Amino acid sequence: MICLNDLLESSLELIIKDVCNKWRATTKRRYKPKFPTKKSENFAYIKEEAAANRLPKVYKSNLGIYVITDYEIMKDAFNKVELSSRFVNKKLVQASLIMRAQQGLAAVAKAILGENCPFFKNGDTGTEGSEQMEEMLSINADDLCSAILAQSGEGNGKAFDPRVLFMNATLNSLTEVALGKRLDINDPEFESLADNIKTILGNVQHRVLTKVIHYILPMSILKLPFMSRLIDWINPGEKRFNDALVKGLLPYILQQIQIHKESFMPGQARNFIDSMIESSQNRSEMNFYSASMSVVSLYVASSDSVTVTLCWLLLTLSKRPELQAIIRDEINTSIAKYGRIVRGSCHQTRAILLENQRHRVVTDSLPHMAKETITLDNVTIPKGALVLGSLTAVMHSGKNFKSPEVFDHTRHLDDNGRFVHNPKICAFGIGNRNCVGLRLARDEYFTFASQIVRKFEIAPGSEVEPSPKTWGQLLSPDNVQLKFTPIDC
Ligand code: HEM
Repeated sequence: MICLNDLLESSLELIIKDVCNKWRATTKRRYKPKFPTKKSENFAYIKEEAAANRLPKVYKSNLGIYVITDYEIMKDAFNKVELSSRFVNKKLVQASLIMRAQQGLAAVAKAILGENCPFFKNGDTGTEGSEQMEEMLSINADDLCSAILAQSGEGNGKAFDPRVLFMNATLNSLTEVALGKRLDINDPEFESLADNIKTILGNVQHRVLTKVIHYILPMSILKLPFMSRLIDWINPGEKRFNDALVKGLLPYILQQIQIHKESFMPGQARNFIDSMIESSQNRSEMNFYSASMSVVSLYVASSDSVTVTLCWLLLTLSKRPELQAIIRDEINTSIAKYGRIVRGSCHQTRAILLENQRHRVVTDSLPHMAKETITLDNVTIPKGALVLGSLTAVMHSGKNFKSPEVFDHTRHLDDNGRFVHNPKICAFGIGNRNCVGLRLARDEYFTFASQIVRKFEIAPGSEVEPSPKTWGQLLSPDNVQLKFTPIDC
């Protein structure tokens, strides 16, 4: 027979459980994770939430964008065809065609390439082998070190912000990969190229605003002949962006394509432009606009990302001379043994460089668009929605990394001191749309960093701690001042 006491106890237990569940459900509902659009705020917020394991694996942010914070889900999601597109829809494509027609780019392309060029007929709608790449990067790293020496008053320890020098060096690497030519940084051709890229990078956010205007306004208004000029007037940064792109960069790249066409040999692509000429023969989507814009995207995506990554690394090293000594020792041993720096033999250096990419996440994924309605971790993402992968959340998750806020390169070394790559360090993104410049970026970052540390002692140039600031899409340090003292090597 059940005694009354037992009955009371079990009912009480049920009531308490019920109240607890309701309370849990309410507090869960009340916790609404954000996804701040400013990269500096985003980094601070997501880093803290991820370290405390508070973020849901997938959530809809305050701006309506879906955010993935879990590595396994992101890997699975970004390998799906449904999530492998960028944010384009028919209306944006149409609006962009109208604006281009108003800017007269087709006439410029026709004059440069000629009407019979496949790039032109296709309408408007590879790099060299690894040894050459290594040699090219090594020459660029030497030039970069000479520029650092000159800028620091030939070894007088003058503090300065090295970002312009890093940017010039990365632009030069890309010029070799894409256009197959080497430019002196004092050459007016290089100066004009660099000025145009910097103007574009400095006004990217205005281009995004124009896209939003295109998205909101009806097509009948966008078609008005003065619309392009009106948008420039409302949003002057768009005009700066466009002038650098349409009057500066695109005609320059089209001229380079024309020069390449004259000496092009089928099946023997010498650089990126040659590969595009090759594919324009049988791929109709390879037209003068997509070809020249591909080169522009490479310039835009490559220059500031490597620059900012290098900058964060040198800032950390400036306060950790013992890490500089480890890198120097390993690089000099490699040179003594192999006659050159062999990346595979530099375990600690690679671990330090990778830890920098984890510790200071310079960017999250770019927006991916759901081409179909899709369900991730019980969250339904409707067709057409934007999905972002928070690389910050993955790389600062308390579940993935012990004490994620601490810079500790030894987490990437095994018991024998050998470098072990952890796939959860995904600074270049994951899946079908990950970074196309990964190899160049990784080699460039390693070559530039190792040569600089080998040739200079790096110290902080000011008492002021640089603060993380939003720079376009990236998280960049503000007020960088570093001192470089040359070392005899
Ligand atoms: C340390 C340097 C770099 C970092 C951290 C980085 C990171 C990234 C990330 C996170 C993405 C987005 C992936 C996604 O949306 O899922 C991306 C895309 C891209 N990156 Fe990089 N990147 C770097 C250097 C470069 C370089 C040197 C190049 C060019 C040679 C480059 C070209 C691109 C391009 C063109 C895309 C867009 C790819 C697409 O839409 O499919 N990046 N990068």
